[in-house]
Amino acid sequence: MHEHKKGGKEMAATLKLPIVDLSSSDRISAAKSIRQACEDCGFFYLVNHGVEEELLKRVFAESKKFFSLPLEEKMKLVRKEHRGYTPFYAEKLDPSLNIRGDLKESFYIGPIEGLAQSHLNQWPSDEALPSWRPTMEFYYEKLLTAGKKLISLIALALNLEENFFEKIGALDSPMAFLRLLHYPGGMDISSDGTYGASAHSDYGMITLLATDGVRGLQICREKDNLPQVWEDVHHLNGAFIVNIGDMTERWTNCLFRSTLHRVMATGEERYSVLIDLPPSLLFLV
Ligand SMILES: O=C(O)CCC(=O)C(=O)O
Ligand SMILES: [Fe+2]
Repeated sequence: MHEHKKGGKEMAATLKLPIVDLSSSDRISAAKSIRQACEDCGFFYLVNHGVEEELLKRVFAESKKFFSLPLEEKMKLVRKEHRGYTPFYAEKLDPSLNIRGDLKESFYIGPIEGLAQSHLNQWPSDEALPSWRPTMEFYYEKLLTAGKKLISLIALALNLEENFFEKIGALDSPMAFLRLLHYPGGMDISSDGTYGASAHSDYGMITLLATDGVRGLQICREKDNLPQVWEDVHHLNGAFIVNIGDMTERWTNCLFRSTLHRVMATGEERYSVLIDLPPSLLFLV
């Protein structure tokens, strides 16, 4: 670990997260490393997840195309029913902060088929962005498949049968949301305390995150220790960054940790794409 100064005000140490191989034939040892990671800090890297790099590249390219549209075009798809476009500063993940809002703009895509009201999704027009919708739908399905596979390893890590979550119906029509994020660059972020995304934990079972490699993500392992210590989570080529959400923390009585994290506003432009996997709506009601 090493320490360095950021923006003159933030100290961050660099973190080495465990790497979990989703295609490993040794599922027991993969489950063991998940258990260790989830008890320790709730974050790990996932490799051999079955999502080709070429697809990820296309997703980032399409995301960039959308966010480059004029604001009035993007506002035509402004978020309704948790789906669509959210402009810069419209969200504040840490409501205790006395600032205008988080820097990022985002686009949310809800379930694309099944019982979960796929018709509520909003899409850019075919004329403007012809390959946008098929690319995102394909990516959504791929991530869901990887996410479900990972959840079976999480079951093993909890000494449950690997199809435990399937059996109880937690994965039927999951209300998974794909979120495309864009953090603008070139802003003067030195003085006003703005974050790319302010401190929060995720609400679902797990989150799978891909970034374009630009730094910014940090986690705080012990949120109640003051002053809070923030550690940088680095990009690892070809890996997803996975983190445990509040639901899993609750279900495991805090054995697995849903860790506070944030994205710093570094002045560098940054894109990320993530999927939140909560359990099925049917399961929750
Ligand atoms: O963009 C990132 O790296 C993470 C964003 C995040 O944590 C979130 O939106 O929940
Ligand atoms: Fe998050």
